[in-house]
Amino acid sequence: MASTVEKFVIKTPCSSANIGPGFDVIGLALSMYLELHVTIDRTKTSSTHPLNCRITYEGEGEGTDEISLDPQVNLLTRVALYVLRCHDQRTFPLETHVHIKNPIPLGRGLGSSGAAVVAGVMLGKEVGGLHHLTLERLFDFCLMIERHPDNVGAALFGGFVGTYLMPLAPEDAARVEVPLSEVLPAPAGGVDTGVRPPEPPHGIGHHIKFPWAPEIKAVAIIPEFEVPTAKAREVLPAQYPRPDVTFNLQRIALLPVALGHSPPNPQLIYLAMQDKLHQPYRQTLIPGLTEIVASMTPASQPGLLGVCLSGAGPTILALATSNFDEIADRIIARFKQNNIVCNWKLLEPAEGTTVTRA
Ligand SMILES: Nc1ncnc2c1ncn2[C@@H]1O[C@H](COP(=O)(O)OP(=O)(O)OP(=O)(O)O)[C@@H](O)[C@H]1O
Ligand SMILES: N[C@@H](CCO)C(=O)O
Repeated sequence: MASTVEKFVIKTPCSSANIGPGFDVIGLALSMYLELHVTIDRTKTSSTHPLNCRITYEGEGEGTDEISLDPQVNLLTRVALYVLRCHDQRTFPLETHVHIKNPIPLGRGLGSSGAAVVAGVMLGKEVGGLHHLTLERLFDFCLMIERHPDNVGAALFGGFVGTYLMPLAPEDAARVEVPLSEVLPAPAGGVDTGVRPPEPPHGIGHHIKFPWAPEIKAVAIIPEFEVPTAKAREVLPAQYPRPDVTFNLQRIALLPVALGHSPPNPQLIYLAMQDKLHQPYRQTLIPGLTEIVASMTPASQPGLLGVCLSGAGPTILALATSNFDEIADRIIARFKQNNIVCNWKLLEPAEGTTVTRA
């Protein structure tokens, strides 16, 4: 007989996008995890909680406006609800408790929103019993919400990935252009119109896994201030000089090969991690960024392979094989010259999202 209380844990890694030249293409899943501890108590016949869902939370942003405990507002549960409503399920099952443990700092360039979107899509699948949804199909749902595929691709599939979007048929293009408020029904204030949200077209995005040399670790230097991704995208130009585009194309062709080769070649990796498409423009939001990237080289720092902005920033990602403390201390000291306080973490490539049943 099926148990009346169902328990499972969804575990999703944080991620670093771009790794220098791979703007909106490359993602790396890293070993810091968002966890959802989910309990569905089917003995309950009614719930006092909106949408039959109670949220509790511990970790980054706890108690702040950034993390709502209302399932109609919280990013994670709204994403799960989007998946459910595309499958004609209007609420969570009676009665769902989602306990969120989140060590991923918010708005720092470590893919907190990507992890929340991926975990939310997986939550929708699991509570809805939607076993036919493959990881590839879940990726489509993620891409309706987070429009660049690099963070969500890494958080869903794990490892070091290249992601790409397919050209869409005109009717599908119209479907992915719908306002996000329609995709993620706004905090209801109650009225459920019963309207199905627009379903994602099939096969919007794809990914390919690249090898990763086992010697390479990631040092994440995390400033204490936030840079919302939307703001960090607003500072980018609409058009680029051709030499800058060529510069990035030359480096992106090297990057996956250089980072997969063992033993790593520091000079090649350092070269392959240079960027002209996003980091120079984001300097205005992240004081000291250009000097840090320019000053930290394998020649001046043993063990270092390369340095880049992590995602939209402000975190700096240093790839290295040794001397992790020394590398972190040097970058923290540079930030300190601009009165910016940081902490740091040593991370490793991680597997993708998992679901474990009790
Ligand atoms: N676990 C979570 N639960 C609910 N909302 C979350 C969670 N994690 C992140 N968010 C939302 O995502 C926002 C941060 O997203 P944003 O895209 O600006 O930064 P990021 O994803 O941390 O960085 P990047 O995209 O550069 O890697 C938070 O302010 C919060 O609203
Ligand atoms: N590729 C995205 C990642 C955001 O995390 C950007 O750099 O804006």
